[in-house]
Amino acid sequence: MTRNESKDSIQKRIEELREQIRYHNYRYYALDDPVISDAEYDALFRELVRLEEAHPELASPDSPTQRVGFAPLDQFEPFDHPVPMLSLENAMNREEMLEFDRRVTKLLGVSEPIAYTAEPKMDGLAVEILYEEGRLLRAGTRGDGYRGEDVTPNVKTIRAIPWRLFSPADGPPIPQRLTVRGEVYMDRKAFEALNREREEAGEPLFANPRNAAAGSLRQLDSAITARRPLKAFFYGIGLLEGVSFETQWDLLQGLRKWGLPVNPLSERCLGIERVLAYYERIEEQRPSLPYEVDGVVVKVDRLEWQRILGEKTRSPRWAIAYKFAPHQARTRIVDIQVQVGRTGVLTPVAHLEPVTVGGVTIRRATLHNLDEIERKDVRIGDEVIVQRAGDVIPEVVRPIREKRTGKERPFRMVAECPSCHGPVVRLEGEVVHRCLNKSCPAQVKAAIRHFASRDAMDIDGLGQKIISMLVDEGLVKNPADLYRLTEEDLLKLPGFAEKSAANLIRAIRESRRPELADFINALGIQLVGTHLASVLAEHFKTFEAFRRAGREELTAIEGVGDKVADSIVRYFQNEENRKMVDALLAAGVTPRDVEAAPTESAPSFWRDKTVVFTGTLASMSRKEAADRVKALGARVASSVSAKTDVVVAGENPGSKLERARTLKVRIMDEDEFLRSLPEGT
Ligand SMILES: NC(=O)c1ccc[n+]([C@@H]2O[C@H](COP(=O)([O-])OP(=O)(O)OC[C@H]3O[C@@H](n4cnc5c(N)ncnc54)[C@H](O)[C@@H]3O)[C@@H](O)[C@H]2O)c1
Ligand SMILES: [Zn+2]
Repeated sequence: MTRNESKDSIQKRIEELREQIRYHNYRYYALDDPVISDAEYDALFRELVRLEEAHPELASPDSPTQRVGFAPLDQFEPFDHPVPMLSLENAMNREEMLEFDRRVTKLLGVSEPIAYTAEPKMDGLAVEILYEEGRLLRAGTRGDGYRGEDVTPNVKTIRAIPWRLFSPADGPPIPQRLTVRGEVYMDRKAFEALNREREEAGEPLFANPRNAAAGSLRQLDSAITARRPLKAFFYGIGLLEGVSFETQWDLLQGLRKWGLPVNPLSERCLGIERVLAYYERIEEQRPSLPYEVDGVVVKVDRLEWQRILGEKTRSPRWAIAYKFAPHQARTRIVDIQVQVGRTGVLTPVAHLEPVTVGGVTIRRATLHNLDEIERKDVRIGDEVIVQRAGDVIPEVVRPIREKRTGKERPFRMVAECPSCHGPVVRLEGEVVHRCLNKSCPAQVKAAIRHFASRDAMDIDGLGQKIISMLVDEGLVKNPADLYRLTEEDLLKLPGFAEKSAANLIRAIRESRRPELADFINALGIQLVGTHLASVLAEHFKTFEAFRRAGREELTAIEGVGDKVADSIVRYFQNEENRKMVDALLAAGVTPRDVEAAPTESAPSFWRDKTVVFTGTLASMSRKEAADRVKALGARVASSVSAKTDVVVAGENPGSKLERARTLKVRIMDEDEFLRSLPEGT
């Protein structure tokens, strides 16, 4: 090969990589719908960085390596970052971390070990929020680092994010202007529940919690965002006026005191060795964390040193992301079989040659639905990459096409239900196939499994095998039948002895006093998962009230949309469901009413209450506080009497507090008061 030819081929590869990366950026940042895994993306990106570094003459200012993220979509108002919001350089191994430490030490010209702050790298999406005089004014996504999308109304629906900063006596004062940076994310459990609801509704699924968080935040309709259980952790600032910090660590403590959630797992580490130990500890905890973490972020602790080190085009020199190795492995798909869910949805599941991924052996991986299989072009017999993120159900990432022998077979959706042999249909506008037969044994079994599960009736010892037998023997046709079972019934089944039969009957009997939210969840109403079940329980307080609710009352609840309301109404209109629910109640199942606790049931708590304020509140004026409870239906009085329901006491309360004590009137401190206010009031 001549010099020119090889140069041409390198140039060609560089252009190819740039084009691929641009496409994947678009899928990931603009559509929240990536088609390759992060690890694969990172590999492409690193290859491009390597080639550009080795051939500086081929570098170009519009290469994706010179840019952050993706330009904002013009459906949104622009949000200009007062200080550019950059990305982070990645390290993939120990050696690269040591190299980072050497570089920093050298640039600073110091001899002692560097102090770093190490934080879990949340896998969500970055936002910046502007607070003026402690009030949340605007919020935007990162976008291309200079300009993001204005998502203010959406960010305001996230409960963890305060509209007002606190100023506790032992904390920093409220800055005149502050832009705070953080990561909006979704817990894994919430993500799975959301995907289950979407699956039942026949809607396309989110690939992972990050995409679910991003897709939920980047909505033109903030009512949709409000329905999604988003959370946030904050880790940095852009602009800061009127207050200053010395270190990243102090900054994190300051943010926390202002009322901004900060990840409690963050640590200050003296020297790179401690950072490496921290990384190992977080990696160990990773599977048991409720949210996805894709590495740890390491920052030079002294802010003065951060300023000295400065930034490159795309990332600061004072920070690095030390990424976790992905939990992926290669194996082969032996077969693809469909599994029937409790609402009749048919989910194709890949049966795999067993393989260990991140210490766990997996034999099956979900393929979600036919569209997904076709999009990924997965075939029976394919060698594939599978991945497991935390306790999320393992999934097939992609086939390795180069390994095909020609013997692989495409999957065909079954024409009849594998359980009841009824017809399989795909309803208009849905991505899933369903069996519509209500008494399909597979659906009944799945419904009872759901009914008995931990977040529902929590019946100990009622596992899949036993449920299967009970249904196949005709002993149980719906959840209410469980409460009619006797020890004699169980003793007729293989595997039961007197003790185990008695235990199961007792567990069933003891499940009859569920929390209202768990009971609502247990019914398995389409689209109503654990999150919505608790929203509904908080609102209605009693099962009777929930059951009688009409469409309008339902849609008036924050977080309940038309589809959900329709599904609930439809559920209770159905004769069979009504009979089943009545049978449950007749069998002694009595869901517990929700007590009116101000912290959990804010909207209705203040209605018709007489309130007196005393002392000064740190987070708002007394007038503002009064306006807020009035908006919630309370009366505000100036003196305490026997008719007073609540006294809110700030700092330096007067004699009103004494009087409240004497009259045994309920007293709330500022914290409790703030928690009692629903967001948005
Ligand atoms: N699969 C795909 O197609 C695809 C496409 C584009 C990007 N990606 C993924 O996105 C990454 C690049 O995105 P990026 O530019 O956001 O970089 P990054 O995710 O590697 O790192 C920067 C981001 O980390 C986040 N972060 C989380 N916790 C933090 C903390 N404690 N302190 C500071 N920052 C914290 C911030 O949002 C910050 O913007 C790639 O490495 C890849 O994994 C994937
Ligand atoms: Zn069926």
